[in-house]
Amino acid sequence: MPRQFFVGGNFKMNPNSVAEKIALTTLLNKAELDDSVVVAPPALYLIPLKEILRKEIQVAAQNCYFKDSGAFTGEISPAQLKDAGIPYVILGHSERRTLFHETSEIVAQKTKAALAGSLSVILCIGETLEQRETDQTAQVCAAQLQAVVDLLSEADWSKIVIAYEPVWAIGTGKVASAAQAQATHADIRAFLGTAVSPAVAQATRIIYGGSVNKGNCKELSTQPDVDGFLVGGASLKPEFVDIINATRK
Ligand SMILES: O=C(CO)COP(=O)(O)O
Repeated sequence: MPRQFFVGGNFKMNPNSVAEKIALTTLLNKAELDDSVVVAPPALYLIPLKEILRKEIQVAAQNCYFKDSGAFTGEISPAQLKDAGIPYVILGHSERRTLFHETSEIVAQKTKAALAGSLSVILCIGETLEQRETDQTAQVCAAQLQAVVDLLSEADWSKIVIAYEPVWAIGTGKVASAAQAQATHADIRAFLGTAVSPAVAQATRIIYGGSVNKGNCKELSTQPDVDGFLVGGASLKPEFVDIINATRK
């Protein structure tokens, strides 16, 4: 079965005002969209955004904890997201890994807890510039995934979308070339084939993130192992609609 193209908008700690949020929502509600679309606003805006977005567009939290309740100041649990009707969560984003010291083991625990709480997970992985320059990309991605593989069953993978986001391409304007993205996505798929199963490797969507914009999305989308995008900066602009429709002829 062909994998359905998937586009996520990671708003990060934006927008800064209700007016901007309404402008973005209006744009998405009016747009003609071809693909699965998920937007991830800051936690504060998840419920109001979900209420005003049309139902074809789903919302995602940008993080969650791995416990369902308790004394964890500042955290949100998978059970709370589920209760609030939030279907997706982004986990393992490089900003969480570097700025908030999340190890691959923590990301794996969060992934397991989110799936146990019936959420779908957009699982981010990716290498730094130094790791790419020393030819460690495939190895780094495999190690980040292995921590998750160790905690999950084969069936769990049906609720995971993998976002390959090279750290050097995030917010830098330096997008991976179509060939670089394709080669790494193919390596990630091969890893899943060996570490989980050929069926999971075939079915799992692997999306690309890092400086995706209106100008580069079409070429990236033609690569056989690029199944969509996770978009940061450009998801806050009208061009997000062009990126969502990248596969349109
Ligand atoms: O981090 C990203 C999406 O999660 C990518 O961000 P940019 O699209 O701003 O590079």
